[in-house]
Amino acid sequence: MATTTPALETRGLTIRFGGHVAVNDVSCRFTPGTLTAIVGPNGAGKTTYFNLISGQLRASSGQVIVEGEDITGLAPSARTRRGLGRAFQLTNLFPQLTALENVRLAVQSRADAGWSLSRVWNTRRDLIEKAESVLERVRLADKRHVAPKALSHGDQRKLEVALLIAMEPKVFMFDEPTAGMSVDEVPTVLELIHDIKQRSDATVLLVEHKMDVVRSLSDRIIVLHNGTLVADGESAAVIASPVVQEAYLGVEVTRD
Ligand SMILES: Nc1ncnc2c1ncn2[C@@H]1O[C@H](COP(=O)(O)OP(=O)(O)OP(=O)(O)O)[C@@H](O)[C@H]1O
Repeated sequence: MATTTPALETRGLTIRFGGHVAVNDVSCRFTPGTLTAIVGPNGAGKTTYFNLISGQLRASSGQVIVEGEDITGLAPSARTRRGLGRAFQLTNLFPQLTALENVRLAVQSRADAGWSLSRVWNTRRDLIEKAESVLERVRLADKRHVAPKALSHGDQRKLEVALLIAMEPKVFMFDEPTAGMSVDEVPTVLELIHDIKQRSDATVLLVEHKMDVVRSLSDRIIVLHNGTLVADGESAAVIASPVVQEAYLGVEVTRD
C-alpha cells in the first residue's frame, strides 16, 4: 500500500545557466506506488530536472531529499547508493561482458559483494539465481550469453531495465525509455515499467513525449514550462485540462 512519506522530494530546485533559469524553483513530492510522468515542450527543463535529481548537475539553489534525507551535496554514485536509480542508455553497460555478466555485476554491487566476477560467482548461488531471475523478468533469459552490442536496440533497453531492477532502487527514473525503438519493441519496455510499479511499490518518474505512453502508464502528471512547474495532478485531469493541452502539450495531445 502506498504511504504518504515521499520517497523523493525536491524543494525549490533551481539551476541557472548564465542568465537562463532552466529549472525554476520546482518543489514536488513523489510517493511510493505512484508513477509520475514529467511532460512539457522541448526545452522545458525536464531532462535538466532529472539531472539535478540524479546529481549529474549541481543545483544553483534548492534541495533534493530522499526518504527525508537531504542528498543535495552528494555525487551521483552516492545518490545511487541512497536509492536513486536512473536508466542510462547503454552507458552503464560493460560492452565486453555478456548480458548475464552485466546483470551479475549489478546484483553483486547491490549485495556489496565486490566486483570480482569469478570469486563471487563460485560462492554465492543466491546472487546467481537473482541475476537469472532478473533476466527472465525482462525476457532476456535466452540472450543471457550475448554481448550488449550484439543485442537489438529494444533488447539493449531491456538490459538497461534489468540493471536497474538488479540495483533495487527506491526511485526509478526513466528519460524517454522508448526513444529510437521500433514500434514492435515499445510494448515490452512499457510493460516492464508498469510491472516495476506494480510489483515493488516503487516510486517511478518518467520523462516522456509520447502522450499515449503517458496516458497508459502514469498515475500523475506534472508539467514543466520554461523550467517552472505549471500543472500537477491526476493524469486524466491534467491531460483534459484545456490550458495544459493548448499551451503546454500542443500538437502531441491534439493529434491523439
Ligand atoms: N549544460 C547546459 N548549459 C546550458 N544550457 C543548458 C544546459 N542543459 C540544458 N540547458 C538549457 O536548459 C533548457 C532546458 O533543457 P532540457 O534539456 O532540460 O529540456 P527538456 O524539457 O528535457 O527538452 P526536450 O524535451 O527537448 O528533451 C534548455 O533551454 C537548454 O538549452
